[in-house]
Amino acid sequence: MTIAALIVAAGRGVRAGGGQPKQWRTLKGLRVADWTLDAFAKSKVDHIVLVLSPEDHDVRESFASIPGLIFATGASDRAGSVLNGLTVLQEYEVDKVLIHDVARPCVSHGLIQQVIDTLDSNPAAAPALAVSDALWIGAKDEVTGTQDRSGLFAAQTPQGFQFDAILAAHLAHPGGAADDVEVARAAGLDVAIVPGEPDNIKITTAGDFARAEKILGTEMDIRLGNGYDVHRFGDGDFVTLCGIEVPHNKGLQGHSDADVGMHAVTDAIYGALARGDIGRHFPPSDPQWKGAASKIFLNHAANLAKEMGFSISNVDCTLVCEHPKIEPHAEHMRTEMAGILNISIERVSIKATTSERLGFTGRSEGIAAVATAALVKT
Ligand SMILES: Nc1ccn([C@@H]2O[C@H](COP(=O)(O)OP(=O)(O)OP(=O)(O)O)[C@@H](O)[C@H]2O)c(=O)n1
Ligand SMILES: C[C@](O)(CO)[C@H](O)COP(=O)(O)O
Repeated sequence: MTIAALIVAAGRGVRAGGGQPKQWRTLKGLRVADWTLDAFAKSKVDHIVLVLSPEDHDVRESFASIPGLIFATGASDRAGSVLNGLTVLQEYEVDKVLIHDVARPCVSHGLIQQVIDTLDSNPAAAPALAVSDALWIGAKDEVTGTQDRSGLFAAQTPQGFQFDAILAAHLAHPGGAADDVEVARAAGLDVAIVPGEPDNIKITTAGDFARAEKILGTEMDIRLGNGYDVHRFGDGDFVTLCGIEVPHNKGLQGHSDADVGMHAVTDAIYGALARGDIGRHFPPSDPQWKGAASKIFLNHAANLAKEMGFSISNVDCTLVCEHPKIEPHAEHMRTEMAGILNISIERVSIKATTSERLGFTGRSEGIAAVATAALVKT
């Protein structure tokens, strides 16, 4: 199943004003077009085609960061721009295509996916909001009539279609359609309505920029991850837990320093980032990590979070053992972990429990640790 997104961006944005087409104006530091493309680049689409006006060809190179982005040349109206994009996509063996206005930068991943999923059992699917306000007919600043709102919907994009069907529909259409649903219906295709989203606004007039900034500004991207680790006891006279050497009548065995708490927190961060686990980044088969200080691993996970644009909001780790007692060392552990993670100690929790003498921890055969990490996109 090959899915493509077709983003029409060849309009001139006359109603929005501002001296340049609205898709090249900035919203919270990024161009409108960048927000829109980013939403699709992070979704499950295989190809993205961006339809540009011949006047805007010089902006192509500013999209170098989106690998494989395909370009098409726009036409004098929206339908013509869509047809040009579909024509370029013909050589990519596309099954489903989502056609979207570049001027809708607040589109959510959830909505994109819902349109894709609805296409599994429908030839066409598009989002819309049922009209909730009363409708009037007016002329010269005066109400001249009223319109029953029942059964009326305000159309949004992305509008999704089986590729061959919408291409044929556009080729057969005489022109002048407001959107691709109109083209599809003219060709006899049934169109399923997907619940639209109030935040999926189209920037049309000058005031819409402030609305879009507000919507994009309130979007929070929070990731949670969990980690779990176990190390068995062996000979020794201390254990390393959350970066602190705690005197004990046994040691912990492991390829590295066997810091079970730090490993669980490290894995929780990798988990929140969906970037595997410690074993993937530091394979136990690699001799260079023999006896390594686990702060190397935690530091790597924290740096990866930063590179991916996340800050660590908090971590919480529970050590499970009968002995040694953790409480007397917990503050020292929190300070050490906070230092490695470069966050405030208030965001680091280290606690402990016994397992009521049950199981391997209860028999003092080893120590287990569980951890949670919360990351926030900055
Ligand atoms: N010849 C055209 C006209 C419109 N569009 C695209 O169709 C979408 C919806 O159109 P609209 O909001 O009307 O954009 P503009 O045509 O740019 O705005 P205006 O009518 O105010 O000039 C926009 O993403 C726009 O870039 C296009 O690709 N080619
Ligand atoms: C396709 C569309 O976004 C559906 O709401 C809309 O019709 C396109 O914009 P326009 O303002 O009608 O040109």
